[in-house]
Amino acid sequence: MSVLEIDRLTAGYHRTIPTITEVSAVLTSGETVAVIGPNGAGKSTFIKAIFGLCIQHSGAVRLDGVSLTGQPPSKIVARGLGYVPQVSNVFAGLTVRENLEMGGYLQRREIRRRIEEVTEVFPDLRAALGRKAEQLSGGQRNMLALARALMTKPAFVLLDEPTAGLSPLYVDRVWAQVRQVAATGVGVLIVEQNARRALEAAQRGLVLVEGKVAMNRPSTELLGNPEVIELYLGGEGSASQPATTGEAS
Ligand SMILES: Nc1ncnc2c1ncn2[C@@H]1O[C@H](COP(=O)(O)OP(=O)(O)OP(=O)(O)O)[C@@H](O)[C@H]1O
Repeated sequence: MSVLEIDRLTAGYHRTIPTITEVSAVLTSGETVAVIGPNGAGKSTFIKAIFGLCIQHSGAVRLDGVSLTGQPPSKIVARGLGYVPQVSNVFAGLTVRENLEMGGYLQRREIRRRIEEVTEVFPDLRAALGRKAEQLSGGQRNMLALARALMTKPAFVLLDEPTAGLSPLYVDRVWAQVRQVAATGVGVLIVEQNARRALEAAQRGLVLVEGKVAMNRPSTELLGNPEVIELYLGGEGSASQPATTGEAS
């Protein structure tokens, strides 16, 4: 079993002004943690900071006790962490197979077998291996981005709004695949606008407000918490509505 530990991480885009402050979280293999909160709370920044894609002011990220802090993304991937950004997450001009090969560059000899394994979870992609990524639908492209991150057999994946901008049908399918990925033992840290949906899929929820952890509790507790319902779940009795609206960053 693997453990990803984010320990009082303070980070942002300026050397002196942090966007997230002392954010901590722990994930274990097969566990899904949802990061929710209002627009601009720092959810995407949190994920980028874990992966070393913005300025880390203080704190640490450890995978099985080994520090990832300050490591380049290639080393972080090699250690077992995958990251799926919200936009520009596939090579549009390359085929599905080529995209997957790019994701698996660490294990050349195993590439063919790994593509077989990964596309078992993504039948759409298996059927489209020879097509260019730009010919895929938005949902299929997000699936490809997730599949590519899985090529290196990561212990954990960080997903930044994988369902943003998708039609309801694809939202359902992407969620089903996130659950399937978690069922294979991968730990998932997921940022989502639709807080109810995210908490329903996760075991824990982290509520970020103004760059700080407002709550870190089991999802079932958050789903029943009147304050969370009021502020982030669209009020009592509502269906799965996004907690917030507006353009995602
Ligand atoms: N590349 C960047 N450079 C400078 N500031 C940024 C950058 N990206 C985001 N920010 C700022 O950091 C703050 C947090 O943004 P972030 O995207 O992490 O929030 P979020 O919770 O993911 O929001 P949303 O739900 O709208 O995606 C915002 O004030 C945003 O304007």
